[in-house]
Amino acid sequence: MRIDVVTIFPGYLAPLREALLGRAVGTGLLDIAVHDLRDWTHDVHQAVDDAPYGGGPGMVMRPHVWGEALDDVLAADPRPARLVVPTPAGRPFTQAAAHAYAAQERLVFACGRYEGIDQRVVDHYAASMPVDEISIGDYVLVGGEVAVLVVVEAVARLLPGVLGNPRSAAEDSFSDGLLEGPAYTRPEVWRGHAVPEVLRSGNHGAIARWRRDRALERTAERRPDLIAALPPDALDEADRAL
Ligand SMILES: COC(=O)COc1cccc(COC(=O)c2cn[nH]c2)c1
Repeated sequence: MRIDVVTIFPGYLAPLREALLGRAVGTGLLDIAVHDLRDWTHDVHQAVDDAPYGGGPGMVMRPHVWGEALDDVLAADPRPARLVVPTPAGRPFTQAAAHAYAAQERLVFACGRYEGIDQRVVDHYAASMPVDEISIGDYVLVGGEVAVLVVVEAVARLLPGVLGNPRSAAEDSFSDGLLEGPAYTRPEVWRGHAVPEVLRSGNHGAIARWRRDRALERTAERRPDLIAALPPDALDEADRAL
């Protein structure tokens, strides 16, 4: 998979070169190219923003700089791409979306700043390619860069060969629609807190049941919306008895 990121703060994307993702890049599983939007400005001030039509606070990112940048970035590789624009006004980014993105050949991320990118940029490219305005949560960041780090990590860990143990991606939270329950490791007792007995019983049926019960309890407590969203056949008799 190839990932391109266009930003006025390329340094913000340095973490993509670290650890797990750094290895994925090194082993060729992932190509990541970060581009400085200001490279496509022509004025001495390298201006990328201007005052909003209609007035109001803040500045809006100018369409012509983005257009020149995205034209060049898209032309640099023939693979079909999705344009992804993190924004507080976007559709929620979910684990399902992460799986969908992991199947893509190429993702191009546009990092907005200020009050955002002139809407005509999104409208222009949406006429010729898939464009997703996505939100990573109901809060406002200063720019899209941190959201790109979140999305790229969520996607890259799903790519075959990126994670040491492929089972963990298959069994992580949301894979069965529920939150993951509690996890424990040695020692058996830590500061007077003992590991639940069943986990040391060796009874794999009882352990699976216990883990499912904890996941259901936690999901019902913290995310009743996920319980409501479960398909009707998702809960078996034992689940309902909980
Ligand atoms: C068309 O899209 C745009 O113009 C995007 O512009 C902006 C402006 C300010 C901040 C951001 C970054 O995204 C978030 O804050 C965000 C994403 N998820 N939750 C919060 C993006």
